[in-house]
Amino acid sequence: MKEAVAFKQVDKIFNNETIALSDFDLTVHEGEFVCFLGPSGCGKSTALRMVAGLGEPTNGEVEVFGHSPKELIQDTNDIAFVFQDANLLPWKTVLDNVLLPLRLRGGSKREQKKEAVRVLKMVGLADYLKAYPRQLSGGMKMRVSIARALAAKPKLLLMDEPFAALDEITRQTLQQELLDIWQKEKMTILFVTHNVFEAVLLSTRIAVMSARPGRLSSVIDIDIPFPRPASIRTNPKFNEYVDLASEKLEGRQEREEAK
Ligand SMILES: Nc1ncnc2c1ncn2[C@@H]1O[C@H](COP(=O)(O)OP(=O)(O)OP(=O)(O)O)[C@@H](O)[C@H]1O
Repeated sequence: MKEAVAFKQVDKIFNNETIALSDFDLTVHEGEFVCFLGPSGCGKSTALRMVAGLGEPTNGEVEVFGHSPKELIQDTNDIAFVFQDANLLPWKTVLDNVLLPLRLRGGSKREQKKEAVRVLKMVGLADYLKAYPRQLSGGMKMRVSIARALAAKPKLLLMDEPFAALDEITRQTLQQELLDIWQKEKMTILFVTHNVFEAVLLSTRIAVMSARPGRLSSVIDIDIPFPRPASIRTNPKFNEYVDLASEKLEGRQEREEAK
């Protein structure tokens, strides 16, 4: 399998001397769905942002498809980012919000519209093309944000706690939709969460991170076949992985506190 993302002994120390990442080493392969799981402040967002070219490592290197992230962001549409806040332009319709990155890229307007409608259908918003963000629920806004990211046909989708602000039912629906999309579009996904259940449900591998300074405490392969319906939460194997991931999270924290 080809490498999609490589963190090579990355340290990230901010100007105020906060160590956000320390000796962070991880390779993600094409087609994987990897969750960064860890307590608040452990450096998950910092790691993800560097993959998007938002911030450079202090030491070490981050490579995406063998290139520097900044290069890829400038020259290609290979990387797309979805944040916790949907970040939609309130004065533009759903369709125009999704069209925005396509317009910036140029090409035929007809093709752009076709693509925007395709991804909006994929996230279940075919009937809301002309709606404005204020007319949408939180879950629908997040769907628009995901559609906007997908419209550029990225090879790598970066998601920073995209479902954290949603209610449990909406979160579960969007988790299933995301898994469907990932299987259809066959891209690589890096997903930040501090929710153990979410990480086990979505991941092919979980990168468990420890409290500051952000280190990779363990990597867990989730050997549960796809599709993984919501009902999988009652499966004993699913719960074994939840226990294992929780143990890795807590074990590390306890050792850290004992120091
Ligand atoms: N621009 C910055 N300048 C200084 N310190 C920063 C900056 N960005 C993040 N930090 C610090 O780096 C550490 C890691 O932050 P980061 O946002 O990556 O954590 P996180 O694991 O994503 O947290 P959360 O789950 O709460 O979002 C934190 O201590 C944070 O305060």
